[in-house]
Amino acid sequence: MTALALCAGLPGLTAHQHGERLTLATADFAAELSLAGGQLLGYAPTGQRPWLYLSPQARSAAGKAIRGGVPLCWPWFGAHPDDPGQPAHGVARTAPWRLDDARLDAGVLALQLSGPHHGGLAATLTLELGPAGFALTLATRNDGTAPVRFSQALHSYFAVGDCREVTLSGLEAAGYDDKVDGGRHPASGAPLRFTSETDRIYYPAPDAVLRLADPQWQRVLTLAAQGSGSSVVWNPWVDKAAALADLPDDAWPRFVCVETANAGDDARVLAPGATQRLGVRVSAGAFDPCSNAPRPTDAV
Ligand SMILES: O=P(O)(O)OC[C@H]1O[C@H](O)[C@H](O)[C@@H](O)[C@@H]1O
Repeated sequence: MTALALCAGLPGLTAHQHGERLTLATADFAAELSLAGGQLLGYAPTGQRPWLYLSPQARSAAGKAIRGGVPLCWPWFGAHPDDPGQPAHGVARTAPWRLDDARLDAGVLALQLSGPHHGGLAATLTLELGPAGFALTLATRNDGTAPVRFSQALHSYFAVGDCREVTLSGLEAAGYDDKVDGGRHPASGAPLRFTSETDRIYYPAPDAVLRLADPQWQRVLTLAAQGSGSSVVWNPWVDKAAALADLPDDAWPRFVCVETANAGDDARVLAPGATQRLGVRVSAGAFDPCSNAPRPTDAV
């Protein structure tokens, strides 16, 4: 059955397909998904600002990564560990994915997708989209006979009012590798603010809960990780943004990437027959103007 046919039959769901892109909406939320890359491109509860940033200059051509939403970096994050001829961030974000199943239960749309096989590893993705947020789980199964080392990231572009005003908390106690200065840094003890080009792999305690507080849009996004011991935080700032052909020069303040990952020292070795699940669950709460941080009671 085609992706559209799987979705179109669900009562309460409106589904449209344009090429590789599926738009999906209920009375409670709207989302967009690209089968090229298995990539969630957009999500917002009805009446809310977008939760994910999608570049208006994103390329949708075959073999090109789409800048925005949640590209899947798999089965390596960043440069290939041994072969500089391989594409950055792996093969999943430019591979065709297939929608295998779609269900709408109690207002939550659950989608199952299968993706590429590479080097003995197979990728599947579970997406849950509901009125109060979304969750992604990327599962990697080792179908081969030898252990395989791999790394990965859910490269989430979160839409914000202005990245210079947001605060990311939950990484205060985590040391990090900084790709901008090339150094390894101890924990700062403070929430993260964006004041210049930022490209870091943080190593928080497993399954960290991060909070992205946005005073301009009066909202806090809560990102709860699963199967992760690293978080990549990226914003290209002025010069790098100008060098990216698929991003408007002035778009860098409108997003921050906070990527639930197994990256850097948190790369994993998967035994034959074993499965690793990397997930993030994203929900929203109201902004607290007094503390520039979420109130505990704001959890959805
Ligand atoms: O331009 P891309 O290949 O999509 O990569 C975008 C960014 O992804 C990650 O966040 C990396 O840490 C950055 O070093 C990289 O610049």
